Amino acid sequence: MSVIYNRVALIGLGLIASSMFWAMKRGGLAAEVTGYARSQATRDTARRIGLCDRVCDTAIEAVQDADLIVLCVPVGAMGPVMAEIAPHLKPGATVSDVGSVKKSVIEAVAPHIPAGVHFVPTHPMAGTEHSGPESGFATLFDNRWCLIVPDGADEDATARLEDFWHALGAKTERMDVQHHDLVCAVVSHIPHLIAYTMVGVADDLNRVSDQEVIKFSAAGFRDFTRIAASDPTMWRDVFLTNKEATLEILGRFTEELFALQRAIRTGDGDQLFDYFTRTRAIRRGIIDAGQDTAAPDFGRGGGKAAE
Ligand SMILES: NC(=O)c1ccc[n+]([C@@H]2O[C@H](COP(=O)([O-])OP(=O)(O)OC[C@H]3O[C@@H](n4cnc5c(N)ncnc54)[C@H](O)[C@@H]3O)[C@@H](O)[C@H]2O)c1
Ligand SMILES: O=C(O)C(=O)C[C@]1(C(=O)O)C=C[C@@H](O)C=C1
Repeated sequence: MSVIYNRVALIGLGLIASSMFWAMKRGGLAAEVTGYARSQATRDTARRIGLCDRVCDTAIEAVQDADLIVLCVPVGAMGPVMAEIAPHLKPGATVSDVGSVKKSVIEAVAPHIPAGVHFVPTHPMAGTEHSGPESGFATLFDNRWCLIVPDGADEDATARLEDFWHALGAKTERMDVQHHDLVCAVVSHIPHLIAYTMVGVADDLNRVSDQEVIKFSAAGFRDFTRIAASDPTMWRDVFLTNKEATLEILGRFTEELFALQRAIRTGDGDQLFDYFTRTRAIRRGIIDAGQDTAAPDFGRGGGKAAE
């Protein structure tokens, strides 16, 4: 593959940025990748494991002369970061972000975009419960969707960013802002909230049942604990910024839960059976469509190994 952007700057060096870096290295997609993270410890780790060609001590230095700048920080930090780097961007550059919520990010970032600079929001639908600079791997985006939310962005800049995501291994689909936030509330945000809640409930019970809840938990509950181990800052920001859509879906979820609660109380086996049959078919549909990702490769898959 060949260089798509000469210089790429990654702001925030966690799971998504580090996976992007290793995937860029795998494909030779950028001549130079610079990186910046807020904490000295993260920058030190990045330097130690060879994450980024150059780790900078300021965001301003990292974006100097960059053709593509990707904001990979928690959703609530996107606006302040953008305000800081805005005066230092090269005319013609593209700014993008990988935030899990789009409406609030666009509202926070777009007002700071200077004339002559493009802004093309994206959202890779790939991740793990791990975070930080050492958690990334080159194959994270392979065959996964990356949602592109141009929201009126320049067509050439959008098409080039789509080529970039294809070269990172992803499939892309363009989506309207509101629709994005609603879809993600259904397929990602509320499932995380449910997992957090279920593990919290089990933890409460654990105190009265002498470790039994954890001791005897099998695969189902363990899947919940994996999701509930996801980064607290990231997920706090998701719920604070996608309030409308998550409350809407949570309302529907609660209604269904009450219906199932009633079926259990009244002994309505047919209702339970029909419901579970319908949901089982959804799982089978996901597998048939090749969307089920088995255990991901947590090695860096072609990038430099950690020391
Ligand atoms: N984890 C996932 O599954 C996933 C998937 C898709 C998109 N996203 C989105 O991608 C973004 C990054 O998520 P991640 O999983 O890589 O997170 P992460 O916690 O692994 O990394 C975030 C990085 O941003 C840095 N950071 C935090 N605040 C900052 C600030 N103000 N200035 C500079 N750096 C700052 C942190 O130090 C860290 O290096 C988030 O917006 C998240 O919503 C996450
Ligand atoms: O695979 C996981 O562990 C994830 O949580 C990834 C996941 C998701 O919910 O699917 C999490 C947040 C994102 O914004 C996109 C993807």
